[in-house]
Amino acid sequence: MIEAVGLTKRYGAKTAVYNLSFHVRPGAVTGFLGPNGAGKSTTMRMILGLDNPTAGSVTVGGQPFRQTPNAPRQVGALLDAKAVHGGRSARNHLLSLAQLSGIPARRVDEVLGVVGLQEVAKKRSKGFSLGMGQRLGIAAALLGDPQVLLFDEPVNGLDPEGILWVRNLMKQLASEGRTVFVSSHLMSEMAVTADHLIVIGRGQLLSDMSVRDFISANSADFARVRTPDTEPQLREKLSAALSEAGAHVVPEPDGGLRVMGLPLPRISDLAHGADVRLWELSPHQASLEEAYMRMTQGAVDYRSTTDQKAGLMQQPQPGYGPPAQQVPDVPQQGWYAPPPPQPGQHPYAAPAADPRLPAGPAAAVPAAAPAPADPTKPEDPR
Ligand SMILES: Nc1ncnc2c1ncn2[C@@H]1O[C@H](COP(=O)(O)OP(=O)(O)OP(=O)(O)O)[C@@H](O)[C@H]1O
Repeated sequence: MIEAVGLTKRYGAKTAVYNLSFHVRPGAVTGFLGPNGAGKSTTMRMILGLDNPTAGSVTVGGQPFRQTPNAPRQVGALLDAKAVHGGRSARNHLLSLAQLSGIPARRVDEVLGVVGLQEVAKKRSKGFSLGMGQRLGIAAALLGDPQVLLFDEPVNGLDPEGILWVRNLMKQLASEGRTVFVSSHLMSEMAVTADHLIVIGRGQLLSDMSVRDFISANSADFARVRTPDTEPQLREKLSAALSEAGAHVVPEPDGGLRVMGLPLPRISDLAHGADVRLWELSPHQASLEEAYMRMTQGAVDYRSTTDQKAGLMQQPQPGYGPPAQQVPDVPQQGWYAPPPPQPGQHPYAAPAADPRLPAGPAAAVPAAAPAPADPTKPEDPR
């Protein structure tokens, strides 16, 4: 269990994390999401005692990380896969970590097997591809067979087979009762890997709920209706009947209609009443990616001007814009997480107006690049 209470981190004038409180429970994969610069890595560093909170606290298994006895055997982490001595072989890198924590050498060979690096165990890691480096970082996290695991972007650079492997590994670790906390920008992957999500934006908690609840709370479900392609007048007729009944109807490029604000049986009845045959009437729910984009679009610091000019940041369809709350002057928790649907509220209701929330000032700190290893030198014996 990881428990953060009022966690805040300031770097000079920059508030990277503000008043963050959450629990990460054992036995589940908890995804940690947020736009670039949201504060995910800073939070993970504070969990691991690598950064001190300016205010608040965070514990792992009930204790601050630095006071955890034999911490590497309790908590494993992949924060930066490049933070490896490139002159060492994969095996020697893991051996040196194992020796520091009193972990037997046979465990090194075990984890090399788990991550699939046994064939290259004696090769210097500076020649590793991005994906191999990630596997080595995951091996280091698993070394102490810890109950709590943190992974910052573990699928970065992995090929599809590697991504699938990480997905299954995370699920397996959670099924063994471990606490698995994993950050990622790959929504499609999070949708199939995580059970629970903690979402932050500009250092503040936006959402803390199951993946399923997150999608329903942040998406406007709709119905798709298609009338016979050969009779366009039927589409017009149906569209008019649905609009008259209070639906919001948006034509789709393939000739279908997207209908918000009416449940499926009502749409069917109205079509029948208007004497319109249907070729399709289907319920649709947003993907995790759509729900995430909707929730976080007011908290994105870095957005390409060309994307905006080219219209790549689509204006949301009605029901797909950010919720209508204002950005407060004073930071406040969960300020634009819309409430989940109320009991009895039908699932096809389109939310109200959707003005874009203003983006805040961007502030970036360049990441420190690791010093390149000299490939001409032999493997460092340390
Ligand atoms: N050492 C530091 N000094 C000053 N500012 C920092 C420092 N570390 C992080 N920040 C700032 O804190 C904010 C949060 O950064 P952080 O790296 O935690 O975000 P993130 O959610 O992990 O982003 P990404 O998804 O891009 O990895 C950013 O604005 C960043 O520039």
